[in-house]
Amino acid sequence: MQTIRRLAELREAVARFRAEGASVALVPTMGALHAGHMALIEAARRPGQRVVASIFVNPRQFGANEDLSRYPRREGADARMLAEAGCDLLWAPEVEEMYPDGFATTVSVSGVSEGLDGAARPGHFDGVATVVAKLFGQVRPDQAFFGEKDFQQLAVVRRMVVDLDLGIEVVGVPTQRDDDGLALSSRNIYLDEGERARAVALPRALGEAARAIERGNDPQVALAEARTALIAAGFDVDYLALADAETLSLDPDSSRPRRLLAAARIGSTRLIDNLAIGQG
Ligand SMILES: Nc1ncnc2c1ncn2[C@@H]1O[C@H](COP(=O)(O)OP(=O)(O)OP(=O)(O)O)[C@@H](O)[C@H]1O
Ligand SMILES: CC(C)(CO)[C@@H](O)C(=O)[O-]
Ligand code: BAL
Repeated sequence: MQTIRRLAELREAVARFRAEGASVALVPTMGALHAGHMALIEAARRPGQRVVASIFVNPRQFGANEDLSRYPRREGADARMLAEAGCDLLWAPEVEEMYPDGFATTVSVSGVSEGLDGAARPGHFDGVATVVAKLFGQVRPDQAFFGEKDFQQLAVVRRMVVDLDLGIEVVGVPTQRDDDGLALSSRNIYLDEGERARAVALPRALGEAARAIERGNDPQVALAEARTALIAAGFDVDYLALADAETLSLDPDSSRPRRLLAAARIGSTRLIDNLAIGQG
């Protein structure tokens, strides 16, 4: 598996894939890879398709007080994992290659970006949409793979692709979890032993609330109980909400697919998770 850092070389490599008659899949990441990312690579591997993974810790999606400087970076181990998983090419540009002097464009998706993580992390989804639009322009994939763990991000990318007529098939991959149910995340390495043990309260609280809502219980009561369980486990809750699974409207129609979403902090670590309600 080749690692490429220059856009001109990326374009040549993708052109070679196309010349072979292959279709191209893109798996965007910020590195510090784990089994969740590998599930994306696995989903992207299809006969006649070449898989490009990107690793880029995108400064534009981090707020001023967020963890950009301490975000884990371990490209050597990542490259080995990608090669073993059958990835064909790693696109790992430096910040200057992605955002050269004079860069002046922001892609902003309204509506679906605005609540939940969009409200908790102002500007975050502008940064995500901008870099994903660039990655799409650089690689020009047929398909792009994103995890459901970042459910709002997936919805934002889907909206952008439709609105800008990008003609890329966006594929959502189910959240991969540890044995106790905690969603795999690069940020889990920030958790100390005690925090890691208490973090399981997040998927448990979501699971209990989801089941209660599916049984027909009042969602507001189910959400309040989940919040109480999270606080008892030592979490500070950023949000805990029931939303429309496509628009992320917080006033969802129960005849449409719905999603339960949460973000909560334990110690200095912010975790997110979400679950489908019924057919959502
Ligand atoms: N547990 C998981 N299951 C499925 N997909 C995942 C999982 N974790 C991350 N992904 C997906 O991998 C892609 C790259 O995510 P990223 O590199 O930010 O990893 P991450 O573990 O989500 O890190 P972070 O701690 O920053 O949230 C995204 O599409 C994300 O949704
Ligand atoms: C999609 C993404 C790679 C854009 O930087 C990032 O938000 C992520 O890793 O989920
Ligand atoms: N996994 C989404 C990237 C971020 O939190 O910035």
